[in-house]
Amino acid sequence: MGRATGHVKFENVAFSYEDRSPALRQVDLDAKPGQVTAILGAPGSGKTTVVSLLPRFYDVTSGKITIDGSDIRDFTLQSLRHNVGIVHQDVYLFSASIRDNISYGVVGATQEDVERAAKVAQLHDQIMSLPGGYDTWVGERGTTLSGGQRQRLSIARTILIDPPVLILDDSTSSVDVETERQIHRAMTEVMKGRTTFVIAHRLSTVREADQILVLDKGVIAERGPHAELVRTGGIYQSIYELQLRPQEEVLLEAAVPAYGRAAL
Ligand SMILES: Nc1ncnc2c1ncn2[C@@H]1O[C@H](COP(=O)(O)OP(=O)(O)OP(=O)(O)O)[C@@H](O)[C@H]1O
Repeated sequence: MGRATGHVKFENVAFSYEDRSPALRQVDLDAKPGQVTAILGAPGSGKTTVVSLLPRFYDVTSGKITIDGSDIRDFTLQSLRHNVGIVHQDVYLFSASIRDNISYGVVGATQEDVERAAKVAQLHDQIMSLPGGYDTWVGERGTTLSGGQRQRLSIARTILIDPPVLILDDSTSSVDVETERQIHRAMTEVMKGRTTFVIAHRLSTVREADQILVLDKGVIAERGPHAELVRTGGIYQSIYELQLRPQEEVLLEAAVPAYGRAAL
């Protein structure tokens, strides 16, 4: 199969890790090409499991997953992995130049291609400030990249591969405000035009998502857009009050200086 348009469907999917009790049950979802699906839920509710089934790290126990109507078990693994990209939080770096680390997996990528991807991933300027630029050796015994830089390198790699379906996690480890801003911009860029599944921790992600799925003990307990779910008084509303809304207050504090706030 060539490049899919990225219409992803889960049909009555159940999954159990070996002989343990089901980690997922009766999961139905429909993600249209280019749509963003935010996945939320308590620890252990099944978020990682849902996204692990798409690149077939595990196969469904029952039900099926399709991309553009074809069962993903009918793709070759190579074709599937070119259609389903994953942005890693902490990507593995090969002992090689930063250029080769970005172009890993893409045959025939040129310097221009790599630079364009690095620019979109908000990484180009920092690469240029390294003594060897794109030839800088990273990985074992090479220059160390920060967590935020490795995350953006993973984004640059994904941009080069250009998969129609994307999986990512929007949490960022403790980074300064400027790095966080760059990561956020890079994530927004890489999601454009791709059917995206994001394990979501940020208010901005869930508010802009086309659909939110809330998992509870392996089942989809709630689904819909932010504006709808926030009114229903369920699990999403409590996640919003406890985890998401406080971020809004922090952002507001950062945007409005203390002396300005008094006048509000
Ligand atoms: N490799 C594994 N082998 C066996 N059980 C697993 C494995 N990975 C996850 N589980 C179990 O499956 C269930 C769902 O886990 P999963 O990691 O998908 O949840 P999650 O919502 O992503 O959690 P978190 O927010 O902590 O990452 C949990 O009960 C977990 O213990």
